[in-house]
Amino acid sequence: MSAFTDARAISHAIVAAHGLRFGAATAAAISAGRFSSDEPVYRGAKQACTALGFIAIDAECLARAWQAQAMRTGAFDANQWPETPADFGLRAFPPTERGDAFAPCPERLGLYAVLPDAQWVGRMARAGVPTVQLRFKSDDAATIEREVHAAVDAVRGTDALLFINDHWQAAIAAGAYGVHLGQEDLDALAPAQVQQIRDAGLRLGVSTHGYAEMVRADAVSPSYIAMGAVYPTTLKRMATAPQGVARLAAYARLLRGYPQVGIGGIDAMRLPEVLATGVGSVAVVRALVAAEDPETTAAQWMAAMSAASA
Ligand SMILES: Cc1ncc(COP(=O)(O)OP(=O)(O)O)c(N)n1
Ligand SMILES: Cc1ncsc1CCOP(=O)(O)O
Ligand SMILES: [Mg+2]
Repeated sequence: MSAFTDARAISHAIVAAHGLRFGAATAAAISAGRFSSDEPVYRGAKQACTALGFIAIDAECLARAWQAQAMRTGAFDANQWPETPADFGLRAFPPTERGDAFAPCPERLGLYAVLPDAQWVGRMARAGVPTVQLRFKSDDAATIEREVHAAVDAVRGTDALLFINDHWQAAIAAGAYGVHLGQEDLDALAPAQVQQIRDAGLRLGVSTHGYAEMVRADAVSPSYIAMGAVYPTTLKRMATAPQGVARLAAYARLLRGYPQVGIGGIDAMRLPEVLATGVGSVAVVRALVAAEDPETTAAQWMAAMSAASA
């Protein structure tokens, strides 16, 4: 029972149980920052999650989940890393059954090619890639509209599901399959604008980089949740350190019920360990766009993914 009431013992027990896979920081005196409760499980878990390298908002989120888990089960078990949605304050799972759920997409989106223009979108769609994204960066509305329409035209006659990154209004206007938004993109939208995407029947994918962002994403009941960057990537400046596969696996267990996408620095060597986390989709830019033969590479990745899910 002392382990249930002694924050220091709780912290040590969590680090001992999970330090190997998450990589415990060696400095014993890492500050956990502010505590929002005096509960020993919460305090011990916050200290432990900080020592395990989680950023402050995620350590807070996890600490509350550890506390909620202990309350729900009536015991503190250091081996039981929180993975029950209700312990994180998430609403009822599966999210597809909620009144505010976005239109559903396949649970396993498979190989997901994130592409810089409509020409690439057409090329990878014709190569049989099941999920493609137009990630076209421009500030010019007319250029964006033209490219988004071209991407929608480019997947016609293929089975590819086309997500449009960022440009949700153009995506609605062009009749794309879905939209992908990052946390900042989502924060910039008024609830009525999020509802506009929902009402138009487009699927919504949301980027996340840790537990707190998953809670934020879950609040809009998106069609899928992307998690990254799994590994270092040169393609995008990331505000958070690479998550690694141990965290990705923990995220995937929490978010069972959502289609899940891993992204960031994934290459052919790393693909098996990413798939082993249970995510149903792997999103890549350079692995395809910089490949010597993108069509052959796509075919190899799709075969590897089919074999892994068989
Ligand atoms: C599948 C997928 N996951 C993550 C991202 C990144 O989106 P975001 O954080 O909005 O960053 P930008 O791509 O807009 O720079 C993505 N595009 N696709
Ligand atoms: C857009 C984006 N969002 C998170 S990582 C990333 C880039 C992924 O590119 P790559 O697969 O080349 O590392
Ligand atoms: Mg974005």
